[in-house]
Amino acid sequence: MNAALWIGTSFKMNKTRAQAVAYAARLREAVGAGIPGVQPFVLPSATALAEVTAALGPERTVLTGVQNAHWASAGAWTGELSVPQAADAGAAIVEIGHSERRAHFAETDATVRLKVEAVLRHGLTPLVCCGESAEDFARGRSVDRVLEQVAAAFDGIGGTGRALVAYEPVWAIGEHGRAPRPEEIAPVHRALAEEWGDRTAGVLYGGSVTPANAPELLMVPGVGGLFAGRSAWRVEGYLALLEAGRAHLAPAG
Ligand SMILES: O=C[C@H](O)COP(=O)(O)O
Repeated sequence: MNAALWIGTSFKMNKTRAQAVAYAARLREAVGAGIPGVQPFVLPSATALAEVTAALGPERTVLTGVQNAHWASAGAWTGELSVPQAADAGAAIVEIGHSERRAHFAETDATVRLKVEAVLRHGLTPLVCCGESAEDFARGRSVDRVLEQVAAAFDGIGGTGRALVAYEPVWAIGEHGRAPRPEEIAPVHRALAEEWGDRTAGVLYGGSVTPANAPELLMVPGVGGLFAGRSAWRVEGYLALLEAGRAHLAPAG
């Protein structure tokens, strides 16, 4: 999995199974054999994962995954989902540490680390989310805060080469977030590229990504892909992001 650009979406807590499968079927039809240099991925709700994976086809041109998983392989963890269970339902990617989970579900740097270790141990790809708060951004602490989070996530863990990092400033995410100007995310991406570029499979940007701003965000040095929520929940929006990736790699094509 040495894609030049990873471009994915999380459905968060949206879509019925039928809606998710319809999305996947349309995506498979549109993506066909794939886009050279671009690795698409979709993280549906766990209820739809197996059906979405099947609808995307055995070629696995579009990878699938989950938005969270527990660090234990099995056991008395009511309401949780293990990495082997996610893999059994088709997951190749496990998102870990999204700011919504850190804010609302007591996810910490310590639990993120446990989950990263478990995902790597089971041979899947962790997608480690990091990002500073609006307050840290205003105080000029973005780089320090993000490097702290990522260092904690990978602390003492070897073999991180298959892991992905998604830089998602909290102030840029969701309906109350605002899209960043490229120069606002450039220092963090520069720092992440220096520190983790050679030790991970890529560093993505996420937070108010749209087809309109995708080209300028992809131009930021160190950005190795995009991770989108709202703008990709309609399949045409996601296809537009994939097209932005294709155009970025082959501007004249
Ligand atoms: O998981 C995706 C990110 O939280 C971004 O969400 P958004 O594109 O709706 O701002």
